[in-house]
Amino acid sequence: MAILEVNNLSISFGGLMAVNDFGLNIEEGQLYGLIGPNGAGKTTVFNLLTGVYKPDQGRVILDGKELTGKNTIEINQEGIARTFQNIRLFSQLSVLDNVKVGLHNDYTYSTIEGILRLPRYKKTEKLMTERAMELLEVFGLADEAEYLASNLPYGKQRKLEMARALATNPKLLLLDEPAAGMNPNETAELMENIKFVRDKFKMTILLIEHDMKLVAGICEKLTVLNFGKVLAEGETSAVLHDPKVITAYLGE
Ligand SMILES: Nc1ncnc2c1ncn2[C@@H]1O[C@H](COP(=O)(O)OP(=O)(O)OP(=O)(O)O)[C@@H](O)[C@H]1O
Repeated sequence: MAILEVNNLSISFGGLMAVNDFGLNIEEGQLYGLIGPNGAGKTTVFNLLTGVYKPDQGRVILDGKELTGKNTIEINQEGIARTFQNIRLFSQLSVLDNVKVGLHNDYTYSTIEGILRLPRYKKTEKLMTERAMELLEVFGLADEAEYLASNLPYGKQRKLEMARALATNPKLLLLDEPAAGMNPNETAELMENIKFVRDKFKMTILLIEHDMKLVAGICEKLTVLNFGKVLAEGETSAVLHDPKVITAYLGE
């Protein structure tokens, strides 16, 4: 069964059909790429999947549950987490606290328990710190746990954003251009991290990426968007050799 099922999704801004009759099926545990020329509508698809925009038409179903019309917080609680094209961390919080913020879907205590530092607060905070440190370990960030997020180098900020998204315990992780601004070494390491996350957490991952080496290296299936519409979809190598796709990119 597909963990994510998207049907007939459309939205227009003024006269522009930014996403037009978009469909997508992703199987559990798949590493799936959404690619296409600049302005094709990729980030808009992410904004529709996460409730930033409400679609003019179409449906989004996650793990059999209808998400259409829900807001961003509800959708995160239902199991979709994302990272952004422009990194959005809590820059004045520590690396550790950035991940702990993400853990609040699963770990709770009341305001009173927090203010009075009651036992449940202390126990929950301890569990959250342990869980956050495990996630930081995965991304090689444990030694920088106490740093301010804004003091991390760019490549590590991107990894921290992924760790925070994972902390919300999603069923589906959306990564918007995870390799943007990275050098080839950082990109190679990121590819390993993404594969590791998929394998260790049995995570389903949908990523937008312009770096074709990354796409060809880790994505099992692709959907290509062009002018808001699906131009091609299927196994990665077949899609990348599709003359329609090559033409769309050359025409950029
Ligand atoms: N809020 C908005 N209001 C008006 N137009 C928008 C809005 N959001 C996106 N668009 C337009 O929709 C189209 C698709 O944009 P989108 O950012 O989804 O493309 P993209 O494929 O992610 O591009 P890139 O690869 O350059 O990030 C563009 O023409 C963009 O200008």
